[in-house]
Amino acid sequence: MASSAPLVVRLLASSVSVASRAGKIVRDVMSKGELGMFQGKDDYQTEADRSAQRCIVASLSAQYPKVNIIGEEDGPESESELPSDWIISEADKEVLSLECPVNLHSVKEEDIVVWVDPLDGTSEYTQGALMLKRDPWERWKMYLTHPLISIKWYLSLLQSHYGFLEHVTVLIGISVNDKPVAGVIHQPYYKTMLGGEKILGRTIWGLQEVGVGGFTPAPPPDSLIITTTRSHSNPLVEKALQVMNAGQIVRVGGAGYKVFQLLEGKASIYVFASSGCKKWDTCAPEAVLSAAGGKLTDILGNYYKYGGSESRPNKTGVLAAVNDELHSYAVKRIPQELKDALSK
Ligand SMILES: Nc1ncnc2c1ncn2[C@@H]1O[C@H](COP(=O)(O)O)[C@@H](O)[C@H]1OP(=O)(O)O
Ligand SMILES: [Mg+2]
Repeated sequence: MASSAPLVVRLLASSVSVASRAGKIVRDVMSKGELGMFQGKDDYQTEADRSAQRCIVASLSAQYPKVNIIGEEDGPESESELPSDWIISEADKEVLSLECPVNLHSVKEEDIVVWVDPLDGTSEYTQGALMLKRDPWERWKMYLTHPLISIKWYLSLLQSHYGFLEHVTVLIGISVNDKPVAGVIHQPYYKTMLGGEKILGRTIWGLQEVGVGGFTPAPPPDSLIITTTRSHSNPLVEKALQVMNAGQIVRVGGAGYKVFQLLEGKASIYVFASSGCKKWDTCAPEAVLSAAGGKLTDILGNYYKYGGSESRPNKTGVLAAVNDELHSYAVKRIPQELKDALSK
């Protein structure tokens, strides 16, 4: 890729292109019908997680060999050769033409850590798959053999399972000197119509001091709406939600998708008072959200550090908001005993 753009801008442009290819891999694995699930160190992983990560890591390290790339997947190294169309050397033209912030002009590859979550929202991906796997006759048989289930209820169940796939994202976060400065969130199952044709997938990027692209953020909702986990709740998570005094709580999967909720005006605060998220879950979301004027920290209001030697778990939870004012509102509402319980 011949471009004279500064390194961070080139790396962001490459990440936009590779995230979209990884998203296609995620969809292709689902269409084949065999997810190849196995238990990883912390959670379930699938063939889609592994393949998408191989595509991202191989593509970026071929072009930026000294950048430290840390991915979520910890499965056995695959012996099989990478398909040649998984190695992406293209770079997004719009991003390449961005003005690089002055403080990032002289960043070198050695200063950068890239955090990759090839498939954020694994629970939602596997639950979405469960429904898609049934052939239409199987689905109707399920309805017919359950006469107590109304058609309306069954259709809404079907809809909600399909809907889970929208929660899945591919995350590539770029950090410099511990701080997320740029990031990409790709949503493989987002649907748009273009000239009567269905287009799958959208990609949003953020760059410090420049802003976000690939999408136009919407203003926050008038009332206080909180977004939180739908698959990893516990009493501490629920306690933190209670104290927010919100008009509505929206439970969705994935850290990337929750940041979409914030940027689309569907929620204004993201609260997760638990330790399950890792650096690869929050690096890209933090970069994109802060480029849009928001803020992502732990539950105590402290920023996480994203250096290569930092521990992977975000032990003290996640608290994010569309602006500083709502962020400090949320930090103030978290009771000290909850902060203490998470800091232990
Ligand atoms: N207890 C947990 N165990 C494993 N992963 C978790 C846990 N809690 C959160 N995560 C990761 O953080 C993301 C956001 O959390 P949630 O969806 O619960 O809000 C999840 O999609 C999951 O990432 P992943 O799906 O990539 O494994
Ligand atoms: Mg994740």
